[in-house]
Amino acid sequence: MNQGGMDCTSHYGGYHMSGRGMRRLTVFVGEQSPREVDLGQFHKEYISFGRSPDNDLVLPSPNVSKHHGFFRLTANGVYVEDLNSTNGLLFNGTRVASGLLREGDILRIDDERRSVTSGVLFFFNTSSEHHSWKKREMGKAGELLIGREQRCDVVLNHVSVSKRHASIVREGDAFFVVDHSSTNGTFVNGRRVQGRKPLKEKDVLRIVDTRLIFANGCLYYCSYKRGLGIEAVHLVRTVKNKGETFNICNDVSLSIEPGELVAIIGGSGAGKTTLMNAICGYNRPTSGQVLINGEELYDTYDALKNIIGYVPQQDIVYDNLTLFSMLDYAAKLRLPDDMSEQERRQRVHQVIDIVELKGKENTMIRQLSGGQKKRASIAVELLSDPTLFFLDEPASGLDPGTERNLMRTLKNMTNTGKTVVLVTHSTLNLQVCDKIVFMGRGGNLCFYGNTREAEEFFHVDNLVDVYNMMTEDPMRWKSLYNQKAQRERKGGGYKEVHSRQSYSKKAKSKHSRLRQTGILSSRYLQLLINDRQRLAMVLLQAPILALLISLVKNGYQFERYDITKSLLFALSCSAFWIGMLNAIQEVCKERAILRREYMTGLHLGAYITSKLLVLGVLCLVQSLLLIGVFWLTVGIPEEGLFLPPFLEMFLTAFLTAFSATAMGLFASSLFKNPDRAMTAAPILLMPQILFSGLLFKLKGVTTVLSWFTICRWSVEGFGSSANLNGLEYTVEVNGEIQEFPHEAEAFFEFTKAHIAQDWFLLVVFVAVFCILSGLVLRSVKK
Ligand SMILES: Nc1ncnc2c1ncn2[C@@H]1O[C@H](COP(=O)(O)OP(=O)(O)OP(=O)(O)O)[C@@H](O)[C@H]1O
Repeated sequence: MNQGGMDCTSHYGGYHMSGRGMRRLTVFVGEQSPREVDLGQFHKEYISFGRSPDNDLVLPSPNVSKHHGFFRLTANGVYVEDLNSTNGLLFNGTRVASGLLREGDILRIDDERRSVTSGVLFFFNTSSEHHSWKKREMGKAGELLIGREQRCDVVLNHVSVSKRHASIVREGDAFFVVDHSSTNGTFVNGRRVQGRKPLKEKDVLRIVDTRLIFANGCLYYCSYKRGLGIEAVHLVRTVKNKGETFNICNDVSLSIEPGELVAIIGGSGAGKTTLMNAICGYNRPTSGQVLINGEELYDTYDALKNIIGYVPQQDIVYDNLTLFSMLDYAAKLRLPDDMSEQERRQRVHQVIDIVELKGKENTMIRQLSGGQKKRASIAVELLSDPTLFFLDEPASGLDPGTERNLMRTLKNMTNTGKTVVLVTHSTLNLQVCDKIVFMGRGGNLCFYGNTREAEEFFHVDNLVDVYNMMTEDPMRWKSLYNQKAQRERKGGGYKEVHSRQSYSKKAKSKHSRLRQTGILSSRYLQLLINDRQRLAMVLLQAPILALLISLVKNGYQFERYDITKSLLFALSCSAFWIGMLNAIQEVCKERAILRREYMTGLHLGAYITSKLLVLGVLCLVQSLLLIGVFWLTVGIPEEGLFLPPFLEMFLTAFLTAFSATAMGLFASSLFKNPDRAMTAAPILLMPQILFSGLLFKLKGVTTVLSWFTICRWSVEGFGSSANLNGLEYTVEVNGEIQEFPHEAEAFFEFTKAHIAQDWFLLVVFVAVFCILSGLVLRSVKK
């Protein structure tokens, strides 16, 4: 065999290689039914394939050369090499000369431009569990329906699959795949199907956890019931701090087998979370690749997100909901739209059972213990039945008993086919893990293997001792580990030649925005109502402020210019303040939840609209109370411009509070923490006082600044309703009130057009701040 094309220089760093277990190929040749081939059955290192009968794997297809190539079985994995064949080996449409096969890889021997019936397709898997391919023939049927519903032709039993998810449709000799507006999408060769797409021979489809291959008018499909494998290849994450650039994840490569429980441990600040975030799709590394069963995670995220669960360090549950409502809302947001209420409730009860919180369904989350709260966060992520599950410090703050139970629960999950990766500080229960990753300062991988191997490697009886050893000299351990890994590697060293499949990144979950807005609004309303103390305070603010204003009236309000103007300015500032306080902490306090939900398909538009709707209702009630009490204690003008005066004043107050709420939402989306957001409140209030044109005469730049203050337009609105220009201006001279003429100010024109313009500008503020919030929140993932 010609091995001249191999590059024998090491390319893989020191990481545990996959492929020591099963090495299985599903081979689709021409019009034949697919064949399962266990490469181990040949009991040899080189397994040749080609058209000629003297090959180990005979592929009777005109597209295949007589001696096309070979597979090489090594301790590191299975390599494939092309023997200068005519049609070569195609990996995702790119011709490759050789390469290491990874779980889930698909190779073709085909026409380079289009797949043909006589082509060959290899599907590679290393799972010890037999991947049984099921087959469904089109036959004479014009349509094959795929979905969760039992009466579909192809039934996919996963909660994230829609009831009627997609169809394969025949029209004459042509075949099409039609996506029935499924929530989580149908992907063909990595691209999300929008409506309908022609199907070619041996096209590869993905629906949630199932791969489907369309060949010879038949659909072959197989679900990942044994979990997913993860390959981290040369991951580097670089950050800048005080002008200096440094690595917080320093060239980490490792391979996690499907169905393993893996713990990432190491000292504080060693880069555990950074590594976890990189391999779970949360933070794209600066360089390197993350492959999930052979597919590039970041390019495929939209197709994979429903089978990836991630529990971050912060809890992703709301304190003011009961456990059941929290999970029910999360299920509504994450599971397919067509799921019946009964199915959804059943799923919620199932996950409550899994995390052992039965009996706590009606308990408020705030009343759960730390460990129970963590379990509630885990339950949220389990709703969509993820095959790959990541947890960042799930055991922090738990007592040893609870921690052990939690680890046992996680181990049980791997027994049901999930791959679980967790970050932990504790070494108490590491023996239940299949592998441990030791991270050393600077984001260095110092060891990867099982606990026994770790004790041998570090020469310790207790892994706690390793923490100090690694703190002292992480680079030494990194280098020793790399040497060890290099010694263990035999042969191999092929170049990484895979050009990974490029997926459409823009495809979003198809949960309808309207439906999401409804669910989010209902959840937000319930959260507000459940926090009775805060709600009472928020509702009391308005009448209290109106009462305080009434203390400074002098009996000439709505008769004399000066006092009326001051009272209306105080009213405007009160409405602004109430609206601003409604919103300024509302986004940042739930940032962790928002971030997670955004990654699972939440539309930011729906999120912002839900906040506006609920806070809008709150502003309505508050404005009613503010103007109501103001009317009772201070009074209102005798007549309005074109509405009854009360209604006009109420509308101006509402629009002021509402635009301040929108401004508050924007400010809240800028900050990561509610306390910091509060510090911005005075900075937002002061310009309203300074530049509204009421206290100070504006000129030059301050005139321009006043255009951007909500209170300017608000006071103009109130002033127009009160016809300020028509009121007398008085000054007290030697104890006597004297009247002075005053120029009519353009601010307070008593015209319908003027007040309409003020209201319109307040609405513009709402729109602008919503758009700005949306733009800022797009970076919530970072
Ligand atoms: N965006 C960032 N900018 C600058 N430094 C960062 C950034 N993110 C993380 N770091 C730094 O990188 C290092 C690794 O952080 P990481 O959170 O991954 O550590 P960790 O091992 O999970 O720590 P802990 O156990 O304390 O949670 C820390 O020193 C942290 O301060």
